[in-house]
Amino acid sequence: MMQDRKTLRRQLRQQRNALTPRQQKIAAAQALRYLGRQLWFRRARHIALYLPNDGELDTAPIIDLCRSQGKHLYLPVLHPVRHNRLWFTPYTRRTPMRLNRYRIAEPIPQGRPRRPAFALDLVLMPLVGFSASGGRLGMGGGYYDRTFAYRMRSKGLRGPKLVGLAHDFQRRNELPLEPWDVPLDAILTDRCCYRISY
Ligand SMILES: Nc1nc2c(c(=O)[nH]1)N(C=O)[C@@H](CNc1ccc(C(=O)N[C@@H](CCC(=O)O)C(=O)O)cc1)CN2
Ligand SMILES: Nc1ncnc2c1ncn2[C@@H]1O[C@H](COP(=O)(O)OP(=O)(O)OP(=O)(O)O)[C@@H](O)[C@H]1O
Repeated sequence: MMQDRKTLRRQLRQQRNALTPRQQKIAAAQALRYLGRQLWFRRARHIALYLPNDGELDTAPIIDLCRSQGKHLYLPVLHPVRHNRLWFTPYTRRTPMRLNRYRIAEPIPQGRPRRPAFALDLVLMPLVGFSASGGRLGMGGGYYDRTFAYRMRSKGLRGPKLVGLAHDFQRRNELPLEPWDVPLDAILTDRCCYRISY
């Protein structure tokens, strides 16, 4: 089972890393079109997203759109104390940044207001693989799973809508899922928006 996840991760990561800058640009522009149509996006005021790494779907056009609409953006920051958890820190044009241990840029959190995960409206999550039924396979750090683990205890708990953001080819009919994998509410790709009905 774990070997399955490892092999699948390697395959999907290779595939997305092979995309050309032009293909990435087209995919990001397509995903933006679908995103702009979603009511949950239009309503969201506090939105967490990510800065692309390892061939992930580029969020730059989404960042531009959100800023032009006055939405508040947040980025994940590796929690300095609580093992393998994320903080969400405001992200503006002026936010000082540094590289984290994975060499992904993140805000320097010192003295800045953080927003607890449950007080966000929408979280656009990076992923390595997904299923149309809301399954998510990540990079393997368990960061998002731990941060949103409260969702497993009670589906009714208030909290942000969790939406995976990915290239459509990252979809698999079957994913080797584990009990701690937090299910997504929707997945948005360059081809469509998969909405999950539980
Ligand atoms: N863009 C982006 N930001 C993100 C995530 C993500 O998946 N994408 N994360 C989502 O959780 C968190 C960081 N998690 C990550 C986990 C592993 C690797 C990674 O590249 N692992 C290497 C091994 C690196 C090492 O340990 O030295 C690898 O697997 O090749 C990157 C990010 C927070 N920020
Ligand atoms: N809620 C949790 N509590 C404790 N440990 C967890 C939890 N969720 C995940 N883990 C641990 O984290 C490790 C990585 O999990 P997994 O492979 O599902 O990460 P991932 O979803 O691919 O990564 P990410 O969420 O960072 O993108 C696993 O070994 C698992 O035991």
